[in-house]
Amino acid sequence: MARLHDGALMERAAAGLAAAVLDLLGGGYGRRVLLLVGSGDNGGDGLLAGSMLARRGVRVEALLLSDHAHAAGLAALRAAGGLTVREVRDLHPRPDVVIDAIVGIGGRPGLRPAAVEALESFAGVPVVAVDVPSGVDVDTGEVDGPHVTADLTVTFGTHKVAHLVDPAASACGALHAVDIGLDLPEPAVEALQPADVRRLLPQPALHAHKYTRGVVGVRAGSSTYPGAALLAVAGANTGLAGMVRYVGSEAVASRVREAHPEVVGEGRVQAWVVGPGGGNDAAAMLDAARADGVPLVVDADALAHVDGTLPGCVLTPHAGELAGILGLAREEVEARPLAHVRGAADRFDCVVLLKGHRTLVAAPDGLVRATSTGTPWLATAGAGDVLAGLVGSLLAAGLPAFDAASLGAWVHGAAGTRASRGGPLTATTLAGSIPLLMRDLLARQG
Ligand SMILES: NC(=O)C1=CN([C@@H]2O[C@H](COP(=O)(O)OP(=O)(O)OC[C@H]3O[C@@H](n4cnc5c(N)ncnc54)[C@H](OP(=O)(O)O)[C@@H]3O)[C@@H](O)[C@H]2O)[C@@H](O)CC1
Ligand SMILES: Nc1ncnc2c1ncn2[C@@H]1O[C@H](COP(=O)(O)OP(=O)(O)O)[C@@H](O)[C@H]1O
Ligand SMILES: [K+]
Repeated sequence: MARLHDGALMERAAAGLAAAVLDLLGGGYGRRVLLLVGSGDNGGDGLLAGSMLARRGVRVEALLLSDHAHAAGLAALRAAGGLTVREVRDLHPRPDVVIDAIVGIGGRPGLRPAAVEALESFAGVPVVAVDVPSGVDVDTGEVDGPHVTADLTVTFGTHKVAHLVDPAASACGALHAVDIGLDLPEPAVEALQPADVRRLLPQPALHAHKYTRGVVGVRAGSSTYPGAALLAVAGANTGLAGMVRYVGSEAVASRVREAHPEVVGEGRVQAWVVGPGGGNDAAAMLDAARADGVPLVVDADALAHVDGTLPGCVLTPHAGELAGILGLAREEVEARPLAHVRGAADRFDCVVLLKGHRTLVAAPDGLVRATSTGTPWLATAGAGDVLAGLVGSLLAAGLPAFDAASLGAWVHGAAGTRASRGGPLTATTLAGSIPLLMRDLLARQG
């Protein structure tokens, strides 16, 4: 920010915000916009955008929630014909859009009573949040007390942690980022984009053979849960590694071979997937896989048997499983997923992939990737088994654990969205759509 005059940045931010609001309204003239304005620069963005909207024929009213408001923004709005009031009762009752310019990155979590009252008065009106939904904790994605739930969040310069990490991310609605020309430092949390995925995706070299592409082994399933073996193998057997081995009871192994004739038995592997549907055998599966000294994906029933550290490996718990490992309640993990996934990566000295609506992948050094793909239709039995197999195949193909886990989560989510097309999904169709998704992605390579 030091390189550019403050006013220039705010001008760009406000112009981007005003354009997004005009888009949402489908025009300017005759529309009504209500600004909820706090005391800082976030309020300034709102006021300045309000002045731009007013000049396009929008009727703009600003509710000033603090004794002091951004002076230049206030002057601009008034000069453009916008109205300012201090009480909800003085406002027009039916705006087309509410703009939340209460607080941005400088705010403390929670909302003051006047803001809560104003938001309640206009419940049901679409809300556009300026930079972040006010009230969430911007740097952790945590929520403590009342906060805005937006339909659209227009953010400036870069995404913030609260845009990527739940529970705050779920309060953002659709996200629109406006480039205001900031020179940015390395991020603490990143989200892979399609170009990153294309770059990371392992592709066969010209003279590849199956062993140079990597062999992934799966130790999963039991007489109680044979299906988990089939689904973990389906996730591993999408063509990303050169070969898949399955090791388990003959009863399960014969069903795996029937469903996946390419799959072979015991032998050397470059990575193991351990645990899905393992039941009482999970501890022995984990011991056997560990003895090989190759990277592991530790999932489901095997997670309860993890002790010590597992450098180079990936743990794939959902919130309940992570809570179990850390001795917490599931709600505690769900309220602070970023803190807990980082804590677990540090404690086990390995990559931890915390599954959920916004899957998070943490490395022991604290770097985190948040997954922006996926659909709630993925909340279906066996989807996690497919993910474990997929991440295992990426490990076997030679990717470092952090890349394998975050790439796997991205591809898994995108394949889920592709296969779902807005409707229900089973884990079997999900696995089948993974190669198709990758083909689409590589075809766009240009
Ligand atoms: N950085 C950039 O590159 C750019 C930043 N820009 C914009 O600036 C924004 C940051 O502005 P900022 O720093 O002035 O802080 P901001 O979020 O407006 O709030 C701080 C004030 O709010 C108050 N307050 C605190 N907690 C509260 C609560 N819970 N509920 C109610 N009030 C609360 C507290 O004052 P108090 O009322 O306590 O006196 C405090 O001083 C940023 O998000 C973006 O929109 C763009 O214009 C251009 C480029
Ligand atoms: N609401 C949701 N939105 C997006 N993805 C979800 C949601 N719920 C679950 N998922 C994804 O679906 C998968 C479910 O895995 P898991 O909980 O292990 O189920 P299972 O053990 O039945 O396979 C995970 O990859 C998770 O990220
Ligand atoms: K805001």
